[in-house]
Amino acid sequence: MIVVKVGGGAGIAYDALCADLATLTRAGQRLVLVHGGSHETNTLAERLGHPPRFVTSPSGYTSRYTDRATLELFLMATAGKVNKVIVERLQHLGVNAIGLSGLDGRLLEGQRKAVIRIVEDGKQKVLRDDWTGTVEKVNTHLLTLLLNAGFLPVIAPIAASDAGEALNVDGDRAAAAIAAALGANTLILLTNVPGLLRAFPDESTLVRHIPRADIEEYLPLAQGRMKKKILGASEALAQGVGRVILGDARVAEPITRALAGEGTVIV
Ligand SMILES: Nc1ncnc2c1ncn2[C@@H]1O[C@H](COP(=O)(O)OP(=O)(O)OP(=O)(O)O)[C@@H](O)[C@H]1O
Repeated sequence: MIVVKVGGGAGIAYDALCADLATLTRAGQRLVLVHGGSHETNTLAERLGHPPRFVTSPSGYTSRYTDRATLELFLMATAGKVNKVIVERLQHLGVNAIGLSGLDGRLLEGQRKAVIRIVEDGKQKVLRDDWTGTVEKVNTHLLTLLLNAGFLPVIAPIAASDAGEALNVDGDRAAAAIAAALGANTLILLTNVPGLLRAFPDESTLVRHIPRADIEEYLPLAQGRMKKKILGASEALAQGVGRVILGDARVAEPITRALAGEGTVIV
């Protein structure tokens, strides 16, 4: 079992990704795809006059401040356009993909953080009306049902809270939770960079290999959203996933390349 997460940043080669998924599926590989939608969400939010706001937590993690209007934009862009366009591409290639958000059938369950602490201009602040959360449970029964019936699940990173509310959750950490719950041997996190860069944005400084015991040492290299990927990787490994590969989603055969060791391999 391989769980692939593809980012939703600019420059992702979705056609190449879907072609690779089709080849691997035909070869009998069981796969789950999780995707992001940050670029589409930003574009839609700007167009509809509700520009995105990114906030940094006291521990240095950056995330999208998700008020109710932003949550609805995130649903439209991520569970709507991005999810359905990927499913369309896969269906066009003859793969029976099924697009779901984690809200559907309570596929992903999470805890809402209605109040978040942020650091802005050097000061700690509290923000309310936040619709984000962290995945705490994966409905493996539903996923296994779909996989056994021959579907390729394509999952948007939205979870259901205890109260049945939609929550914006981090796609990398959601993919890590899914990989761990399904007992996947490999988690591949594809994004618009070749992997973890020692000196971002210089792509010649790619870190090729990280032993799991040393992962903490590499965290300071990652800025912004890359930090969440390293966190997701360490969560997946701690819960039994065999290896995590951070790979490039801008190239042909992105999954096959990652499986061949291109990118940052964390074992
Ligand atoms: N040391 C680093 N090495 C590589 N990328 C880095 C590093 N530090 C920061 N980054 C940034 O992290 C980004 C990847 O995270 P980002 O959230 O943008 O993408 P994603 O996860 O693919 O998208 P989404 O949030 O939609 O799922 C890169 O585009 C890069 O700008």
